[in-house]
Amino acid sequence: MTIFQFPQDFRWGTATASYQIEGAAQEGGRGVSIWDTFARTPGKVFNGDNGDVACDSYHRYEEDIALMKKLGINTYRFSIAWPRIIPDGDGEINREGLDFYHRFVDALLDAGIEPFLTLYHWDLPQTLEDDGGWGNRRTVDAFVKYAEVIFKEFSGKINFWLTFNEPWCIAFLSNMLGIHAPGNKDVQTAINVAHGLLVAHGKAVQSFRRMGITGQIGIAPNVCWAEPYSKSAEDQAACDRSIALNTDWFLDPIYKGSYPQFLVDWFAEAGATVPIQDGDMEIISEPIDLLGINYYTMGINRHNPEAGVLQSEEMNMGLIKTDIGWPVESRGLYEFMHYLQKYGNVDVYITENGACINDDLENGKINDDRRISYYEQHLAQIHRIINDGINLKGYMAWSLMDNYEWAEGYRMRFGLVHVDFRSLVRTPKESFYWYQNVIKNNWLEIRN
Ligand SMILES: N=NNCCOCCOc1ccc(-c2cn(C[C@@H]3NC[C@@H](O)[C@H]3O)nn2)cc1
Repeated sequence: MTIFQFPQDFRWGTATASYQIEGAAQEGGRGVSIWDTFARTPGKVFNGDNGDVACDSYHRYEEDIALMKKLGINTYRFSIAWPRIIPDGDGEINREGLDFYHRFVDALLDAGIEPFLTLYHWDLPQTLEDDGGWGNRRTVDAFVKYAEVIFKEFSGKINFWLTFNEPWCIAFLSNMLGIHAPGNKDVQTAINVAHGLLVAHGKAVQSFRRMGITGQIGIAPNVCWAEPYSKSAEDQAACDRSIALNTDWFLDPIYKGSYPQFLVDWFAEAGATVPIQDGDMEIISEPIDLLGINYYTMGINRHNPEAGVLQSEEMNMGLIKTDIGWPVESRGLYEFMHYLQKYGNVDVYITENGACINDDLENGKINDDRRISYYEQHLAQIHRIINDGINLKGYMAWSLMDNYEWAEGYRMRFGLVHVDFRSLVRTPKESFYWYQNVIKNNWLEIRN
């Protein structure tokens, strides 16, 4: 048996997002989001699943918080649904929406749980998408208005703020690959979206500073760590492009005030350019306080001219996979965190990490050993990372409970808590009790 002790002030949490858990999609004055639209578009989401009900956390949040208390977490990452706050995107403020989140945040604080807020977790008001989405500066300005409303309302209650969740997914998964909402398949559109959200991020951070809001603010990129299939320079370059599009494309503008030139040149070859306006890069590079990092898996990639605009093909190496098909390889998290040091030893929180394991109830229990094994491997890497002197300050498991996994609908389950989507009954899985023990001890026991 090996024991890994974590720092006394290490934050232990779980993460969710508004569209994935809330339901009540037509209640409380909420407006339509791009995910309401996308989910109703035939062929886009497995089984045509949508977030109309989801986990019904809009009505059941007190039960959810009771589960968080039982789990023993001290931090809970969630997102606010913009369409509940300003239903048409940039018009009237919906007081009912603000009141809901005040009730929720107050209940978290009463439970001794630190709120860790994501302002934008993919549920853009449809009216703004109809007018060009993130590529239109109207949406940028609308986001700043929305952010300033939330800053003003929750300053003093919330001390950890993220502007955007997984900008690569918002821009490229959703507008180049078309796999997520709104489903565009155009490289230039994706680059316009990426730039728009970066300008919106920078303007929101400037507002945060100007308004004197409490706490720390940052952004949460997702990681796509990749290592070369062969020792060829071509395969390494293919990995560099994959890694950089998820990370450097967003963090270079924020930390360096410029895009990674090798990728700008790569896209120029494909006929796509970044629509930079005067002053944009100064806005985007407004200093931030922290980074959220979302890690699930890594790839072994090779150069393949037929493999999309990046010409980077992920190879099937026969590794153990989770039920969503992602290889289980925790080593990539360690390698990535050292790669991230090029931006300095910035404060980092793992804001998402978890496994899709679709085990179901057996005699009233869910024996999700594979999820426990995944968490053991990744928390052991977290311990290595901290021991190397990297400022990794906390860890939020994705997810508290099974929820709407976007284009996969409800068939893919990431939760520590099982949700029966017919009855909405929550049942803690064996991994819930395993994580509860890690948090209680503040150490990890690895079975040798
Ligand atoms: N990266 N390169 N991919 C190359 C092409 O891949 C094709 C498929 O792409 C992807 C990539 C990434 C994801 C994904 C999902 N989650 C889980 C959510 N995270 C935020 C939270 O809401 C969770 O539900 N994180 N990432 C899905 C599909």
